[in-house]
Amino acid sequence: MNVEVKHVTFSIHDKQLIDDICLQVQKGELVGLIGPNGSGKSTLLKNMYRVLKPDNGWITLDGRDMLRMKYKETARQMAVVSQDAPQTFDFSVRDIVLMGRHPHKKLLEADTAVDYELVEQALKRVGMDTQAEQSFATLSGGEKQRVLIARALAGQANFLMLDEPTNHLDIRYQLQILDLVKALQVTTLAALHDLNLAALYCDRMYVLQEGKVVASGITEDILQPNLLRSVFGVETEVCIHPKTGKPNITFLPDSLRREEAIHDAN
Ligand SMILES: Nc1ncnc2c1ncn2[C@@H]1O[C@H](COP(=O)(O)OP(=O)(O)OP(=O)(O)O)[C@@H](O)[C@H]1O
Repeated sequence: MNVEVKHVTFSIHDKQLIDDICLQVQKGELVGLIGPNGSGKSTLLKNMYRVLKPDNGWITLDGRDMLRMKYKETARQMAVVSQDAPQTFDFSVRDIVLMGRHPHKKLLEADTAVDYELVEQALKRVGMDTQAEQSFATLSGGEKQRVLIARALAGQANFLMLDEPTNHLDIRYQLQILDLVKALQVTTLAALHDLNLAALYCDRMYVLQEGKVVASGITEDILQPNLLRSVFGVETEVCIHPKTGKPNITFLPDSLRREEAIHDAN
């Protein structure tokens, strides 16, 4: 699925949170959305998954105006994994993943063997099949995140939106989930804070600052010390890692730079 955001703006109480944003995610791409806290990443994604409604602009899915589509149709086309796990009553892990099948069903239509098979496959892929009967509410933050990814997989969406999908995950699952998403080759837009992880997995990136896109391009061009200094206010050294072939960022703390300055002065 090709996804396009054209000149989207959004404000709350006269505060412009999203300002004339244009972006594209081509079929099969994994595109990163990076930017400091409060730069508008979640707000943009919420406009895209229809929790918020843009003041202006268009969002198209394969050229069709998403805002004119029925909610159920957009729910079939796209899945969202957001940073906040939903508050649920006492649903099992399997029930939560089965909910990913709901947009494909008519009112009161029973779940089928195909639905259950897709759910089992999705649970296996995120390593949660052995906890399928456990209450979702009792899971750890990382386990909840993996179940929500499984729900998105079971829904067979053509477009995935991930808002900090690896929040709460230990490093093994951070890598595993992004490996999994990458292997799916589903069109994906992911807000990511960990720039080294983003570097490993994203084909392209958009950089947000104060609600605007301030840079976009392939990962190697974006993750440069000058841009990281101006957007995040940090000093870095960036090299291309010999094994991954991707940018690898070393962050240089202020204390180190002060020590270096003292050393140079002496
Ligand atoms: N309902 C709201 N009312 C007022 N301001 C809001 C509201 N929702 C978000 N904001 C503000 O909009 C700005 C963008 O927030 P948003 O959550 O989109 O940023 P973000 O880039 O996702 O940040 P983070 O990296 O911290 O998750 C922030 O300054 C936030 O305080």
